[in-house]
Amino acid sequence: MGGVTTGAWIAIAAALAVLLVVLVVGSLLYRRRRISLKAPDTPQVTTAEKDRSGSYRADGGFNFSQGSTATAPPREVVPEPVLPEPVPEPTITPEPEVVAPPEPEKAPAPEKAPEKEPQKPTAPPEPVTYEPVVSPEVEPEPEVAPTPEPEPAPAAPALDVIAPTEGRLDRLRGRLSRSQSAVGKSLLGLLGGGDLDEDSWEEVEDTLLIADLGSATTTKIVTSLREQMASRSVRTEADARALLREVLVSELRPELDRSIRALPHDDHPAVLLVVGVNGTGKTTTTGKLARVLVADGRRVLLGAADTFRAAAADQLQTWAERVGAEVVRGKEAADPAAVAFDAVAKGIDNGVDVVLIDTAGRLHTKTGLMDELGKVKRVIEKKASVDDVLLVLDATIGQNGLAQARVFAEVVDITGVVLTKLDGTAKGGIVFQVQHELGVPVKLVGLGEGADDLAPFEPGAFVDALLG
Ligand SMILES: Nc1nc2c(ncn2[C@@H]2O[C@H](COP(=O)(O)OP(=O)(O)OP(=O)(O)O)[C@@H](O)[C@H]2O)c(=O)[nH]1
Repeated sequence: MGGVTTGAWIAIAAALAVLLVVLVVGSLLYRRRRISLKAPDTPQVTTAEKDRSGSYRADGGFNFSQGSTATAPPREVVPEPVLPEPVPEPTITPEPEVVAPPEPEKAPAPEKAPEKEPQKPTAPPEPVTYEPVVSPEVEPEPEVAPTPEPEPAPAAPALDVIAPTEGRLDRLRGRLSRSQSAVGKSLLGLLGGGDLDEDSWEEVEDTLLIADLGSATTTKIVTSLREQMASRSVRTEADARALLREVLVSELRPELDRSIRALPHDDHPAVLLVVGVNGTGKTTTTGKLARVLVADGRRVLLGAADTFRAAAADQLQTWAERVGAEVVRGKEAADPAAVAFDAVAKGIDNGVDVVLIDTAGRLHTKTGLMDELGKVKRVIEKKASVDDVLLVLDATIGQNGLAQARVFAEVVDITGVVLTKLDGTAKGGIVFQVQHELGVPVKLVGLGEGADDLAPFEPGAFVDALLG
């Protein structure tokens, strides 16, 4: 009996040992699985946070750069008053009102639109901090007491989906079809036949002039084409296309810097002034540009310094609300310089990346314009340097547009041109003339009334669109 009992005990001990081993191994495996499940949750740094310095190129065309630091603003020495509404200059009577954005939780932007600010509390004027806040997707720890309901966000209007910023000029090339028939098809038809007689050369010249290339550019292009045709054999339409492309692209000076100087500086936002005669598409262009910047993860503030027409500020506010940008606007007929000043000040306080100022362009008298624009620029520069001055020109008004451009160029240092309404004209050649006359690159082109019908200007893609 005693022997049997010992055997039984040994068997029981062995069984217990096996059970223990199974429990230990099982527990280890279970813990390993838990750890591996949690692992992917950890990284939480958004690309937007990493993307705050250095120059970058938005995918496929819109090219942004930082304005020269050589013209860095004289930092204001006046201590910041604690008063709610700082008055920039005694002569100015501003009362600008800041319209808070409908909470920029970024549009479900295409591709890489980063969420720069996850959720802002309702208290408005707090500057945004970029601390890696635990996002709502992170698994809550079971032991932690349930946190109070996140306060319901104010009913924000739905934000727009912004069309991809890449390949815009290619996608919108069909909009140049009127110029394509007038310039591209005619020229290819004439040159494709090989040797040209004098009448045909005259026709080439007329085609270029009618398409608004201007006499100086036309003469240069015709001379260059004649030389090239004489020195190399052009027999087919393909040969003619290659030659034309080469000559036209080179005339558009592809080496010019067409980047939009919209990258922020270390301690203040980039500031862009949008100028031009009313009706050319200034406000629309400012709104379209804001969308491009928002799509690329920038925080944008729009300043409605076109206080001449009340509807212009409403229009700009609507553009801003559609993409969650901030707006600073003044009362009707407020001093544009005061509104511009306040917009830049607010942009600095709120830590935005770019401030875009839409100005009024009443071309009543040159002195009036000079006074107004000069003052806007001067007053802004008490706070920050102006990085880019974009002149908006309506491509459909040809020579009149050039006359306007000359006046603006005398009044303010233009650093880039936006040619709007190129979709509505057969005279796409105005691009050549504007650059030639002003010596300033065309940086952007407007190709329709749609919110995303703005494209970066690229000489090669533009000429390809003209030649079809
Ligand atoms: N077809 C076409 N229309 C455009 C383009 N850009 C602007 N527009 C239209 O031009 C008109 C005038 O545009 P606005 O942006 O109001 O012009 P503005 O220069 O700001 O003029 P004010 O608002 O009076 O200061 C609007 O109907 C726009 O939709 C473009 O590239 N193509």
